[in-house]
Amino acid sequence: MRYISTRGGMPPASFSDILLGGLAPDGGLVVPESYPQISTDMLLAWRSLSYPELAFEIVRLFATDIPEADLRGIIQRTYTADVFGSADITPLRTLRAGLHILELSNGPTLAFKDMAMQLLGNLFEYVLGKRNETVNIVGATSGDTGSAAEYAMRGKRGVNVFMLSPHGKMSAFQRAQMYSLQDANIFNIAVQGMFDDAQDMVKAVNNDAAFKARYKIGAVNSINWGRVIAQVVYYFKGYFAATRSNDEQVNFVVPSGNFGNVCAGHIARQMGLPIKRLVVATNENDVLDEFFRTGVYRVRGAAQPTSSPSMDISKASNLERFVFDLVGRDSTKLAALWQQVDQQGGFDLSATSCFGELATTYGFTSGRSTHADRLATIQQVKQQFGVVIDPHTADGMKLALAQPDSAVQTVVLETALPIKFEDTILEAIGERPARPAFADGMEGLPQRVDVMAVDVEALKHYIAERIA
Ligand SMILES: Cc1ncc(COP(=O)(O)O)c(C=O)c1O
Ligand SMILES: N[C@@H](CCOP(=O)(O)O)C(=O)O
Repeated sequence: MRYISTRGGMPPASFSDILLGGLAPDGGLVVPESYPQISTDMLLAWRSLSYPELAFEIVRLFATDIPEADLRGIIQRTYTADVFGSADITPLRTLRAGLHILELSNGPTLAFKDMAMQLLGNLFEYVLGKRNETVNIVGATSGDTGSAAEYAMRGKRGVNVFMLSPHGKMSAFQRAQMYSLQDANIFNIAVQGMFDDAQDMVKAVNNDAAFKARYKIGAVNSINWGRVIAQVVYYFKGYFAATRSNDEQVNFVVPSGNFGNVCAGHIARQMGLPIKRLVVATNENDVLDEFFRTGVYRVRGAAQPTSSPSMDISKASNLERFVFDLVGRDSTKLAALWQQVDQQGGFDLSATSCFGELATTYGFTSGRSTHADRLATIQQVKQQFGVVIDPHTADGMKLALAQPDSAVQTVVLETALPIKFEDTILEAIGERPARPAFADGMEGLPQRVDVMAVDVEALKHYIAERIA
């Protein structure tokens, strides 16, 4: 399997070559030349596999230059009951007939990001070791990617992590998870802006080819293709858990911000997984909902702070990967659209055939939630099913509860545990969510973080100084 850029300006490269990097050299995102196709026989055989076995079968289709025995070992080491709390790794919780939650947040940092980041940490270590190289990861987080990356990379030889987060916008738990880490290879930078500003700074560093090469800059955001394929796996696992036969279809409802999670669902569907609908759930920052309803992609000036803060994103990075497929994998068309994003703040596909294909060919629908919806959904799910869900999962659940199609199993992806957003849970149901023992007193620990303006040169200077 070889990899190209959505914008057409990268010679085909191997998986190991693109694994450590972020953006393609032309500013596009890395995608495979084609998606592997899963036959009915393969789907049948995969139904009974354990999570690590299934992950191996899927990842090996993409990581074709890693010897299979090595890849199997890496994956077996990654997806263990010790790290993810049960041998199931992603248990399916049934709320009522036809409605389920896929638990993705039982890893070390209590959010779905661990599902991919734990694998990425082990893959990085393997590839760096083979090549005798080092990497300096520069990432942006709205709250969960950062801690998942730092927990996956802390103490790893040859890896430094520079993680940008929006100053004062994350929950107290999220801040404590990241900023209380004292490892010498972890650098937390609180940017005086929103997540989009931080992501733009990361992309600007990636677009400076000389700086990137000199300081061996790598990525862990979902601009990194390795992140996305690791997320494809749980769509297959969730499908098998929610159905009895491969003749059935499933709807996945996915709380969305940067479009990484649901992009993995799109890829699973393109590979042949029988997904009927992919439901994109946003909060008040509803750029993606607007796109799927109207065909207009309109980046807002600044994302609005909400009570599902990890989805406070106005420029959905991975949408570029999906739109590449939508325009027939035509990199000239794609590059022109993203030039419009840069120059005019968006594009309009409403009058093109692509608009109809969003729902028909690609199965997408969407919806949005407000703070009041979020509180009401958390209350309703607690009252009806005795389950406390986090505010992001609630944004998805609101749409799932309104789904008319009861013949098709609906699976809501749980993206974080409620303890990460204690204040909102308290506001919704008047009680504090369960807190794991390891997190007792975490918010009181000393924190290590540097505050920075939205200034790319200051970031480059900061990185260069720390590496030297
Ligand atoms: C808890 C939580 N829910 C949902 C999302 C949105 O996922 P994505 O950015 O992959 O669309 C994120 C961040 O990415 C998150 O941290
Ligand atoms: N919600 C994310 C934002 C970054 O998304 P990513 O999937 O591109 O890493 C976060 O919690 O940081």
